[in-house]
Amino acid sequence: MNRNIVIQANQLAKTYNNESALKGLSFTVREGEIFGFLGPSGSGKTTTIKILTGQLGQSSGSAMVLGQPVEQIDQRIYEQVGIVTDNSGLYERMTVYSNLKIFAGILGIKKAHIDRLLKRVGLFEHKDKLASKLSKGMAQRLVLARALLHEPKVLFLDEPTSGLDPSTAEAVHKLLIELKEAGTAIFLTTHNMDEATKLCDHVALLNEGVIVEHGPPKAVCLKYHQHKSYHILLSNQNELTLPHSDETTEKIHHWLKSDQLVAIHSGEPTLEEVFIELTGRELL
Ligand SMILES: Nc1ncnc2c1ncn2[C@@H]1O[C@H](COP(=O)(O)OP(=O)(O)OP(=O)(O)O)[C@@H](O)[C@H]1O
Repeated sequence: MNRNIVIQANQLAKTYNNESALKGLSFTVREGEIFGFLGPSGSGKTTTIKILTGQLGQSSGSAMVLGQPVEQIDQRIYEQVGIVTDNSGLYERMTVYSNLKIFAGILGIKKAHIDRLLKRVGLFEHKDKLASKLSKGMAQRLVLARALLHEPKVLFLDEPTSGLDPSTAEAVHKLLIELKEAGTAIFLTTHNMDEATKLCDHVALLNEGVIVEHGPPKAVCLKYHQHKSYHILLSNQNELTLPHSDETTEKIHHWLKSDQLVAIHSGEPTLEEVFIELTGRELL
């Protein structure tokens, strides 16, 4: 079944004062998909999100969100889109609950929904805390809850787990997977390749305003798996990396028969390694 396309970019380009920040990006994102937009600092991720959310005009090319050209994004589209960026915009002197209530009022959302959402992001027991007293992870989850109040069809997340401890990041991942399964399309930027490999259905690797590779994370890694090899752990604790060859196949067969093989996995590169191979740069 082909799901509906909710974001489409076609040769999208942006120039700031004669400097080219985006050089003709084309991609599509479908409902129920987590799309990872991966690139180092300055590669153009925020610029792309700003264009797709109608905050910045492109220099050339076109893009549509929920069928509407980005130049014409209006209230009807905003009501179906959630945006989480660094700029949290929480009301520091209000409680967690009031921060959501004020938006629920604006959006015409029932208050019972706030409680449900607070439970979902693990903030219900902190609902009376002032926003200024929240930890970074809690504040991040509150911003996410606010973006989810109106149950958006498309969610833009700029580095949603940067600076979070592993268990909070894990909780955010779980929530994102639930949203995706309910049909939300998630456009996610991250530096974190492990996160992308784990979460994303599709990734686009961005370098200096150009998409240098794209596809499902596993397929991208396998494409660069030129020197096929196997990582092997034997019962005598020996760890080996062997090339794909008839000799290796024979050895594996022997270890299997003599019950010496503890673990074996193929040594395809990680997304991080693919990115370095393509660009000569790390994703920091
Ligand atoms: N308002 C602006 N005026 C001029 N140049 C800009 C402006 N905003 C961004 N740029 C430039 O455009 C390029 C892409 O920036 P952008 O913020 O989109 O990158 P990014 O991938 O989001 O980086 P980061 O991960 O650090 O947020 C950079 O070279 C940046 O200096």
